[in-house]
Amino acid sequence: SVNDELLAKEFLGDFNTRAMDVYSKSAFKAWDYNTNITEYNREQMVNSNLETAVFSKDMSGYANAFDQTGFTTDTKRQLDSIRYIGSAALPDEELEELENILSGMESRYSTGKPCEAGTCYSLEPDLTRIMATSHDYSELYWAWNAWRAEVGAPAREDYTRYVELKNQAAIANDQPDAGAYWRSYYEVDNLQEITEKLYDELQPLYEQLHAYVRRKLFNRYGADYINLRGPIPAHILGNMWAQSWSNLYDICEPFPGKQAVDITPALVEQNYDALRMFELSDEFFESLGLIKMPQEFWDHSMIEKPDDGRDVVCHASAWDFSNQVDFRIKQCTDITMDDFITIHHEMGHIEYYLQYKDLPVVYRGGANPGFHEAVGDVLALSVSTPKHLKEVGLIDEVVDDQEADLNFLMSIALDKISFLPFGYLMDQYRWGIFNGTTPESKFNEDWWKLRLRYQGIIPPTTRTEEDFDPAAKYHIPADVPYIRYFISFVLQFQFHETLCEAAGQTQELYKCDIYNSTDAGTLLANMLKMGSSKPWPEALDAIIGSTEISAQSLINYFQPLIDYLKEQNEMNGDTVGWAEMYTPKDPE
Ligand SMILES: O=C(CCC(O)(O)[C@H](Cc1ccccc1)NC(=O)c1ccccc1)N[C@@H](Cc1c[nH]c2ccccc12)C(=O)O
Ligand SMILES: [Zn+2]
Repeated sequence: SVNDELLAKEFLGDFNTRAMDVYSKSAFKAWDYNTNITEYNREQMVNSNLETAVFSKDMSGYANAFDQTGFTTDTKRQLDSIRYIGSAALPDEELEELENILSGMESRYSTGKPCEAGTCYSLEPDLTRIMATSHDYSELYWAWNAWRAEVGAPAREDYTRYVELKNQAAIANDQPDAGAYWRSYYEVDNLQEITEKLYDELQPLYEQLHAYVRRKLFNRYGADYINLRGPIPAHILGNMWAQSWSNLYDICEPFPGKQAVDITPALVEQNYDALRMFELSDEFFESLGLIKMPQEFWDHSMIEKPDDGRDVVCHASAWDFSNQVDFRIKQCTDITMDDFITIHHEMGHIEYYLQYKDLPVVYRGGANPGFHEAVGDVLALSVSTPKHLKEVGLIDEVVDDQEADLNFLMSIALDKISFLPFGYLMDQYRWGIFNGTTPESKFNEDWWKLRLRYQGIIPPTTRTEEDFDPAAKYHIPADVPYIRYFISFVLQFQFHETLCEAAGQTQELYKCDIYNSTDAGTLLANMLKMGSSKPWPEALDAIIGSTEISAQSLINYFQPLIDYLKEQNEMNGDTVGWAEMYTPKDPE
């Protein structure tokens, strides 16, 4: 083996040039498929991925040939990132089988359209709107079941083979199973302990919110459907996966009519379209002195669902074409507050791409995947404040008192606190499948065990192993890890706290809006520019001055609401938790 660092650096330079070309070609093929799902585009993408895998295998071989003794940390880090190549480590036949399973599962999910009485319903926007706006128990029941029958159960066979191939690939990358391979992105040997500790700290907040919301749902749906000491039926929480409850704000509002926080009506009234929502988001990024979206972004992004009958992957995503020029968002934008927030989330990914685009390709990633998910959400915390929404004309007046503050905190908690158990359990579930704890015979049973244990929800109707409900959530058939979002929801409040200080904002954290603060923007940008060139505690230290991820900032942010929820739950004599099992009545 070669112990020559000059030769290694020459190899890394050559790799970087060739990798940009190879990754770029396959990114464009994937883009063509995602924005026009046809058999031809699927095959083109699969073949391009197979070619990329040949390149990755070759490069991994070269990188492995170096004896790294005496090499600098940076050279070692770059070589190591080339050595581990994911599914490309599979033999050709298995890799092709896996690529076909992946594109097949993605197609099934993205083209799924359950029909009823001659009308067919897409997930976005049709079923999403029903889940968000309907108060009719049986209509929600239909939508919830129809989606799972259409894209859940049929995915089960593919998923079983997917798990085998993913584990085979992990072993070829010196990892015991695919869950271990996913966790290795975080470069710590105790990720499960870190996330479990964070969850234990945050669980008390969730169970207070759960008890409060259960009471409100009891008032709406009655004792036939809600047990005040039990779990909540999964289909009445305003979201297809019960993962964020912001659409329940109308029944959760602490002081009705005191302070408007839902801007969906204003967006529609003021004739906002997707482009204008994107421009408003970009303007916030620019106000911090961050890099604005390049012209290619505006020329080639897909920000609306096409109306020419094409099938597309509607689930939002942000794309880096590895050529330092092309960066795009693909989103089927609906004119809602939810989608305005998602625009900031996606644009946060693009900002990260822009900040690290001149690093070596191997360093063009988040400090860890949670960092990438947090960027846009941090800015959205400022954008969501009544102060900022008034500044951009989306609400008429700011009411500045304790009651209005609690209304606002409730609206944010219904997104952020409700999400925590879901963000935590999604990969608990898949880690359990990959390491064999959950056998195929219990795929659905173990999913609902976790959904009960962490979210305190139950299916509205009996489920069996004929079903495969996890596949009704994009990230499962799309092979996208999820613990990144749980980590992001913790990190984003630490980032928010620090950026608010940098912006000279001294009042309560939940009132902070960093708009126009280039001091905050510079602090953020300096961390983003690091990409994944250093272990993530160093990037964390660069922005917040500590290497420790901590739930304390999130708890600080929500403290007034936590006190309110405890007081309300006590006043209502509600027990916190969901110990009492029961079966909700079937809808008529
Ligand atoms: O899935 C997303 C947004 C999509 C994404 O931006 O995270 C996207 C997912 C994806 C990954 C890989 C292939 C295809 C889609 N991730 C990216 O575009 C991305 C960009 C850069 C680096 C890594 C991922 N959000 C999650 C988590 C979430 C819950 N509530 C939210 C509110 C705002 C933003 C996100 C969420 C969800 O919808 O369940
Ligand atoms: Zn994301």
